[in-house]
Amino acid sequence: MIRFDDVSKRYPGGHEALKQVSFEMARGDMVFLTGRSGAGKSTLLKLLMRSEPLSQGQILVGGRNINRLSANQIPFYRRRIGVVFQDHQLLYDRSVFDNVVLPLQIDGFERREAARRVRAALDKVGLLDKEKMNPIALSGGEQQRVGIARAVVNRPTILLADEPTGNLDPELAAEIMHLFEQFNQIGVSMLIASHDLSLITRLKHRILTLDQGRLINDEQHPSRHGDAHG
Ligand SMILES: Nc1ncnc2c1ncn2[C@@H]1O[C@H](COP(=O)(O)OP(=O)(O)OP(=O)(O)O)[C@@H](O)[C@H]1O
Repeated sequence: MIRFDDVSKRYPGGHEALKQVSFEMARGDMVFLTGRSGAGKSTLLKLLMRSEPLSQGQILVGGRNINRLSANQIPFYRRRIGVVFQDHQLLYDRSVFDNVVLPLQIDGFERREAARRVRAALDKVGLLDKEKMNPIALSGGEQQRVGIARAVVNRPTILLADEPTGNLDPELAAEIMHLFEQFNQIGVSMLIASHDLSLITRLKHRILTLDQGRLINDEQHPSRHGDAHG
């Protein structure tokens, strides 16, 4: 489903944020990406979203080399990918419903079908009763769940998350990860960047570890007490 072949990324200015990274994820996999600040986690996700070009190597998604997508194919490609950010990037001048419906409006969905899908997404994240509220009135964990509903509302096959629990206390962080596991169970492929090792090692999914741009460890099923840095 996702394959990185010897992928390197050098930013303008010369910093090499990723160095010859290779790995493969099957459809329906749930994988964590970890490493210290600056290790290259966000860069890897940005390359996968095609919001940054790579410098060397290739990335295949569903068998297609995403660097060969033409400018007008990129929006279609991005529709298959939902993205969750640490700071949720919600709009505070509109309701929860209006935040979540946004991707569907951009896709030109008919209003009734869009509303049906928004409510299904809000139901999955447990916020059906908050659709009329302004997100500013919600707790941090609830705001993050609005961000997740928005990321899944157009039913992506791949969900990427960049430090999705960075601002949350441990209990809320675990709840968000559990929610991701539920999306994974219905077939969504998940790649989640997180530096919260104590949380992700407990969850027993595959863990990729980056260190200064290199993939230094790929652990399939870390043990409960395992050291993901190997
Ligand atoms: N647009 C950019 N231009 C130049 N250098 C960049 C750019 N974006 C990231 N970098 C550099 O690339 C390296 C990897 O950054 P990246 O954001 O991918 O790391 P990260 O593992 O996600 O870190 P964090 O956990 O702090 O978000 C860092 O040294 C960073 O300064």
